Amino acid sequence: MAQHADVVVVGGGVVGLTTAIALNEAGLRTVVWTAEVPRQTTSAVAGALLGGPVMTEPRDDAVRWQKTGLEIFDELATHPHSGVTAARGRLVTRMDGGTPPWARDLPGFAECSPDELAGFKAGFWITSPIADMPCYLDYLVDRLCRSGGDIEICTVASLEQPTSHAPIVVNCAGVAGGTLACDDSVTPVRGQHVVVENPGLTEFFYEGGADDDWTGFFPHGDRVVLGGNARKGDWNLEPDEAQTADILRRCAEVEPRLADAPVIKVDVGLRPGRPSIRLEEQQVDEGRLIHNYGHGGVGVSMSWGCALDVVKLASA
Ligand SMILES: Cc1cc2nc3c(=O)[nH]c(=O)nc-3n(C[C@H](O)[C@H](O)[C@H](O)COP(=O)(O)OP(=O)(O)OC[C@H]3O[C@@H](n4cnc5c(N)ncnc54)[C@H](O)[C@@H]3O)c2cc1C
Repeated sequence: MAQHADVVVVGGGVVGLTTAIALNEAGLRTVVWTAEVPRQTTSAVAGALLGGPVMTEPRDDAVRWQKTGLEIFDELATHPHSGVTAARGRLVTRMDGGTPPWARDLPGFAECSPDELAGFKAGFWITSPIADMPCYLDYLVDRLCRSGGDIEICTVASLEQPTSHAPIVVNCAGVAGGTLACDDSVTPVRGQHVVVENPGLTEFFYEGGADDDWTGFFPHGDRVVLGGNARKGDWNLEPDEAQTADILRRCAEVEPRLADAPVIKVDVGLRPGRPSIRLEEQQVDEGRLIHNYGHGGVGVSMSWGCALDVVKLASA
């Protein structure tokens, strides 16, 4: 098993890898223990939009975490192999109320013309970094190894298990983080995406404020990730054919070039739903335990801000 380290991070999704990088880069030798390789995690499924409105609790911290993240993602977008790019795209809604006042402060804001609304009630353009997640996770693994960290494939039965290998354990186990911490406020929020060959799109599209089903697409080079849905309490990781057809139909209504795009694959992930992100140290008898889980539908955008707060806790 693992060599002795300062910290064991449990979880090799975007939250665990980013946390481990931040700890290593701050001088704490950190290893990641993960049940799945990063490309098989929920994190690999995300679209992933990194800017836009913050609807997460704890709200003040979430605003700060997103701001920290955006500064880092904007910088990563200048690296050719990070998987992060700066993109222009539309945020739309089917809800009443028009364009919210905060939207005008977003980078690249411009109201959509009636044609650009594609049948939605309101919408506007912004510029935001987006991440091609399989590629971004490869970048994180490489950066983790370059910073002196390591990854081991193993499933822990409890958060006490790693304490014999390191004095500090960080719980970044996503939806399983709740089970490991005996926290029954964590719920899976199942999401399905369809990945198609890119018919030439460069701009993203995302419907905010929808409950179960939303329409959106994110171009990443020769692929486009189409979405999507959010089903609370559903643990099923099998793709659903009816949902695939529905996603393809809704996206093609907005962007007709997607109608005949060949499907590459269908991905399913379980967002770690929780009323509020849990980032805190818990008093335990053995060693030190820090939690960093429950990021719901915004784990990628929150990942850097949360990781740097874990460094502060671990260094205290
Ligand atoms: C369809 C969809 C679209 C999304 N779009 C966006 C978006 O646009 N922007 C955004 O910011 N977010 C988005 N998200 C949300 C984002 O994907 C999640 O918030 C994020 O991936 C959570 O990361 P995580 O590292 O906490 O969890 P995960 O990626 O689930 O990783 C959990 C890790 O813990 C490991 N693990 C679990 N149990 C154990 C154990 N017992 N022992 C060892 N290891 C264990 C797993 O193997 C895995 O490595 C989306 C999610 C979905 C499903």
